[in-house]
Amino acid sequence: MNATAVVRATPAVQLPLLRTQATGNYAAAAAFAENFAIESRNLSYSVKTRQGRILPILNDCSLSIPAGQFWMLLGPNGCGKSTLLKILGGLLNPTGGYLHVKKPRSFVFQNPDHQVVMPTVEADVAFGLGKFNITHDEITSRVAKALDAVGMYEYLQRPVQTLSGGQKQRVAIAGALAEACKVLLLDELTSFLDENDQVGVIRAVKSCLASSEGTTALWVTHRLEELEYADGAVYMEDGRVVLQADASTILNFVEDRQSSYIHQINS
Ligand SMILES: Nc1ncnc2c1ncn2[C@@H]1O[C@H](COP(=O)(O)OP(=O)(O)OP(=O)(O)O)[C@@H](O)[C@H]1O
Repeated sequence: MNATAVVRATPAVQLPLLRTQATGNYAAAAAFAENFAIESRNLSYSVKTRQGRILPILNDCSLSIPAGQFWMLLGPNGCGKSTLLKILGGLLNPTGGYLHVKKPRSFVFQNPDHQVVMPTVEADVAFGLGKFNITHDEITSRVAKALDAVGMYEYLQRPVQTLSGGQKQRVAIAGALAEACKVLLLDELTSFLDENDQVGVIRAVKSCLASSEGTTALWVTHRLEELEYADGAVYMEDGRVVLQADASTILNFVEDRQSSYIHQINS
């Protein structure tokens, strides 16, 4: 286990888990786990190359995301953020380690044009509800509530192709909320958006969490300025979780990393 990084990241949160495991107090450990929406320990993921070689992508990734909070996942290009998010979303299976993610969980992808599939906003948000055994009234009520949470209720009858990128992202998030997801996994939603839309989507997610009962969001981003909206963040490098902490600690850590990198290049 990457105990150093974990204990250093959020000692008040992490230490009781280690203690309950050490003493074998499983009831306390279970109650403690209830407070977390996402928990992984020593998670690894590797793929087999065409030559039959094992290629490690993620190593020893340990993190704990408290339920009901808005967290971000950051790190340089290619460090493994999307791969980790796909594992948390059940789209890929880890090759080692322990993982618990509260369910149902929903994954919202990067490109807004790949998110919305039905002709109108209302139909799109209702689309995923077909798999549940619920009444038409219940569907109508869930769609209205979810669109309201992302500030898009007045767009109910709008053809989706007339929406902006940020509005499409919000509709996609509403679709996930309508399915009553406990964990919302969001992969670089703002990379296709202009500045106004970026902030609009982040605020929509924050307001959804505030109006939900314990929904947790994990948001992958490259943009350090988005950290100001986060309750906490996880920083990765080279397939590993390097630090989990509150947003300002992560911001300082990444800025220090960047300035020492620039210093190295210039010296
Ligand atoms: N199926 C695969 N086969 C080979 N390499 C892979 C595979 N999946 C991911 N990788 C490699 O693993 C590394 C992590 O990829 P990933 O997309 O998770 O990174 P990321 O942090 O999300 O990157 P970015 O910020 O650029 O989107 C990259 O070097 C990528 O090329």
